[in-house]
Amino acid sequence: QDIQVQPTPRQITVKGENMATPVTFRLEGEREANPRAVKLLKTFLGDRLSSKGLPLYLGEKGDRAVQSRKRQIPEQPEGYYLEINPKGITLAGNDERGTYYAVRTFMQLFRDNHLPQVEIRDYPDVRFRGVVEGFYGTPWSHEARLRQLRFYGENKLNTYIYGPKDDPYHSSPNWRKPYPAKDAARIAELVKVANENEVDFVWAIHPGLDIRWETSDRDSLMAKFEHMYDLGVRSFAVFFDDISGEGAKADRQVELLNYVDDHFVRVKPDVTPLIVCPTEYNKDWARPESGYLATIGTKLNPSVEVMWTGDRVISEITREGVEWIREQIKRPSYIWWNFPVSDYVRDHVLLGEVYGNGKDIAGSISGFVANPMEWAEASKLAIYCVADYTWNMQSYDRSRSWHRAIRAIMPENAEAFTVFARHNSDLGENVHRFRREESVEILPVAERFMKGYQEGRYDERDFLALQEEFERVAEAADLLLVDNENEALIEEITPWLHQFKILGDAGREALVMLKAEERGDRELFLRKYNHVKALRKRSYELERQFNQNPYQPGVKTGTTVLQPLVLGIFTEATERFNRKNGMDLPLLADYLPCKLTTNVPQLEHLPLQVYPNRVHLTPLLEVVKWPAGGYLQLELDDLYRIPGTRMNFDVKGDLSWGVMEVSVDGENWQVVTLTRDARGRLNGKWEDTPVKFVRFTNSGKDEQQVYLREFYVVFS
Ligand SMILES: C=CCNC1=N[C@@H]2[C@@H](O)[C@H](O)[C@@H](CO)O[C@@H]2S1
Repeated sequence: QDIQVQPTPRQITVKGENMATPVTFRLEGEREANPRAVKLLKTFLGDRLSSKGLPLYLGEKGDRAVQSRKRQIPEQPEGYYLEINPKGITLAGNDERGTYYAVRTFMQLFRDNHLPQVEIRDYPDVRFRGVVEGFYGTPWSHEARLRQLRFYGENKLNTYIYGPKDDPYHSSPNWRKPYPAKDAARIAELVKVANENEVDFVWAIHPGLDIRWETSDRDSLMAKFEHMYDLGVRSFAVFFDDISGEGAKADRQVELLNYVDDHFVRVKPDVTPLIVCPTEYNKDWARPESGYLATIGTKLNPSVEVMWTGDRVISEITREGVEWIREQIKRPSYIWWNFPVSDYVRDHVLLGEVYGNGKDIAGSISGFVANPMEWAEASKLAIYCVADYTWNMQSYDRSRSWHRAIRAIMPENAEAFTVFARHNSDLGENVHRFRREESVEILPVAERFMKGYQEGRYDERDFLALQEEFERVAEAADLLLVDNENEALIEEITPWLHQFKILGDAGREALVMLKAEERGDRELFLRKYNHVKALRKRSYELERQFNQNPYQPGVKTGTTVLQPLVLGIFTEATERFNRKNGMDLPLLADYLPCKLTTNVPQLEHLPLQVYPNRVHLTPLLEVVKWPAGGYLQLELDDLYRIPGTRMNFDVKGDLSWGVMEVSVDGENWQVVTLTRDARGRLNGKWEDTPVKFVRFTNSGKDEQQVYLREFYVVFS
């Protein structure tokens, strides 16, 4: 029979027919077994526990209760052996966590009226598995974190790294200070719940923005770690990512890390290995001539774990890639996988399948933690799949895992959530050029239909299939908006659900427009034309109302297939109607194109936020290395005055290397006077003859390392 356990166990042997579930169980071994496993099991069995009944042997290798099965227990860390048969049940761990996992598996196999007769030998591929809360944006709430930790316990994830960039006590300015009492109490509670769920709560510090390489700051960091230790934290990390200047020096970082390792981590009896997030944390940024990774590899204590995001900031993890970095850092890397994090595409939610990572990488990595979205509940979809993948790579099946994740997270509305997730999985154009599949099933139908429609002959079955899909979209949105099985999740995605409903309605109405135009039914066409325009307007209003962050404000859904399909049908039908009726109904306004050209590598694919009278460069989270002579140029679609332009590079020092110029023809340039305001931002304007080009150049002779916090141009 199809026995489903999450994550997929390494080896399951069915030993016979299902057996009736005993009314009571006699628990053997509770005094020696892992107390968290005992507690979990006793809570689960409740009044089915008694001094009589089927014996249930619980314990770790070496405990008396499971002595007879000693040889069956896998010797890998966190491995376990599970046996269910009419004579008794054995839940035996190679270590305490293994026993806990045996109980978790038993709980999934348990049915009120029957138990499978099975033997399971199981252990994880990857040593450290879990999540790093390491994104930019609103940190997760305390309640969201507690729910996460329980979710990790259910899915055999053993690591949660606390490192929200926007927590001022994790990063600057207060990394040197202890948490205020209320926050400290919350951290202590997280540690307690993490322990109950056999999750290592790793507290990370991000000192690099303003650290000084003196003993005073080293002592501050040690004191902060002691403060966290007193709150119960037993796992620690130091993040040196996304910094420049003094803090980025490898030998200084290594000196500090080795000191912390020698005088804190290794002197405490119960602290797990130190984890570091290096400044050069992906291959794209690694510069052999800097010797950064070589310094890490040769000088950093071998027991320190080194994190790595892969060949690029956002990338799929390949065997070749992890073997390359292993050579550089002289140890397996601890993968920080940047998915489903969306802090660089904040108007999207990423609910698609987890795929693209090698199944042959386990031998070269020590850990694999996913960096999630600021939407904690919505991130569970990908986290569930990462749990399945990191536990047993060889048997990982991206689609099976994803469908099981949906049923685990939204059991009552799994179908509706599947429809929603199918069409909310790609990122759209983004600075990292990382894309995901979206609307996979309907894509071929949509492409074939649009081609047929434009050529004057489409297949009615395709028309009906699209109509059905848009109906499902509209239904799914409404079902999920009133769903109460996971209210925290619905609250997170409500803006996207409203957008999704509009998309479903607009799709159905555009198809009615198409038929009305074909039949020459002017009255119906005009009605539906106006309805779609109204829906489009509602969609823009939603964009302005929700999720107003300074990076990618707004609410995008179905951007890769369904939105373009609706626009395509609307445009084609309206153009035909206009031609046949000598009318000039306007098409859906699409914002004026504005072209960006640059020779600064990190800005090459920077998407623009274009509004009726402003164009914003998408701010970047990482440090931008702006070479001497590096320029960024905006070409507008017409001649405009520039009533205002603003740049914020978050640079305290000298900015005289930066020059802004405007031009009518892209050949002759005039300099724009820039003034620096109290917050260090550069402001300028151009009220003279209207211009078509604006450019900003590093006219100095050195490379500049800046943050692109804000860069916009207002034109009129
Ligand atoms: C191994 C270290 C990775 N450190 C990182 N810091 C940044 C993270 O805080 C972002 O969430 C992520 C996505 O925008 O990009 C890099 S990845």
